[in-house]
Amino acid sequence: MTTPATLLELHAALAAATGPDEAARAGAQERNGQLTKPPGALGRLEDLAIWYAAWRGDARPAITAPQVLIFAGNHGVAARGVSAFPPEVTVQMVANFAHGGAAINQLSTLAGATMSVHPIDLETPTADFTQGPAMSEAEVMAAIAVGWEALDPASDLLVVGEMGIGNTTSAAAIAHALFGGAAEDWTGRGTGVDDAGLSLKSKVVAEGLAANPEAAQDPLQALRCLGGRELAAMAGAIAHARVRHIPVILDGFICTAAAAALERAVPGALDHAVAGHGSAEQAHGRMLAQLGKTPLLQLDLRLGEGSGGALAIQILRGALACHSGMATFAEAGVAGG
Ligand SMILES: Cc1cc2ncn([C@H]3O[C@H](COP(=O)(O)O)[C@@H](O)[C@H]3O)c2cc1C
Ligand SMILES: O=C(O)c1cccnc1
Repeated sequence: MTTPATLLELHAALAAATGPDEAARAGAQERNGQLTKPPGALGRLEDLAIWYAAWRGDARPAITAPQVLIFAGNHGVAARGVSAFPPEVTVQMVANFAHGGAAINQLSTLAGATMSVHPIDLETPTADFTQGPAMSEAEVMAAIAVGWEALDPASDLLVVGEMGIGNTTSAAAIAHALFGGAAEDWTGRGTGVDDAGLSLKSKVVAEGLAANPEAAQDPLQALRCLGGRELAAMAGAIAHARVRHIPVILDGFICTAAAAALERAVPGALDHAVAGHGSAEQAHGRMLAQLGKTPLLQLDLRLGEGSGGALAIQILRGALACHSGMATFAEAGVAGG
């Protein structure tokens, strides 16, 4: 599958992507029913293992090659004063990722995941979306291609994360375009803006929608008009993973907003993805509810970088360790199965 060159091609790739392997799902369900535990006693871990088995086409799978991809971008809208931090923090944090000093470095290492960082045209921020589209079609496709091509087809689990000062404003605007309601419903404090900052942010989100009417009509246009390069790259990696049956653990508010554009464009596009955690960013819960996803962890994280997604790799590993490693009642000679 070649990298999509237009948003129409991306849409077509998602529409043509095949679903999970139903024979593997049935095999995993049957195995789950024979394991030495009361039925259902491992709760959501059982559902997780069966979901993963179906997507991998293997009734008794293991995670051996998890991949964490971090994308960074700069945002024209940051000049409106919507973040508690200045835009130069984006490039500084990219250097921190490279030196192993960020939270996501520690969590990726702990999860045994390969991690790579992809800064995208940091010297060229997107256009301020309150004045018109943040990106041209060529720009958004270039960013989507970075994400699409960063996916290792040999990986068996994907977590995507981001760095981009101002990007909770971009994510809020995308969520507002995708799900309607009021700008305030989707706007939160990000890095920690005060009350005046929060009301300015809501106003900027509303202006973004007013300046980009096509965003409310077409979910992939919402990604182009209101997104940032790192959000587009996350969407590209998640879409490619969908085509290749590589399961995804979503991170927080920003990651979920980028992913949500895919699901709204092609229902089922996120069937290969679970929500890693529920962010403290106020609208994340509302967005996950719209997507029908219940987070695995609820730790009040509000960092991004893929941190909550990487942490949740351990939960999925736990689910698969039990599913694939446990003895059946017959094997163990335990009565009652
Ligand atoms: C030092 C630092 C490290 C971060 N790591 C992730 N973010 C997070 O904060 C930013 C979004 O918040 P806002 O929209 O308010 O700018 C993103 O870069 C996100 O990844 C960070 C922010 C800072 C300051
Ligand atoms: O949930 C997130 O992704 C998030 C929330 C606040 C700031 N940065 C990221």
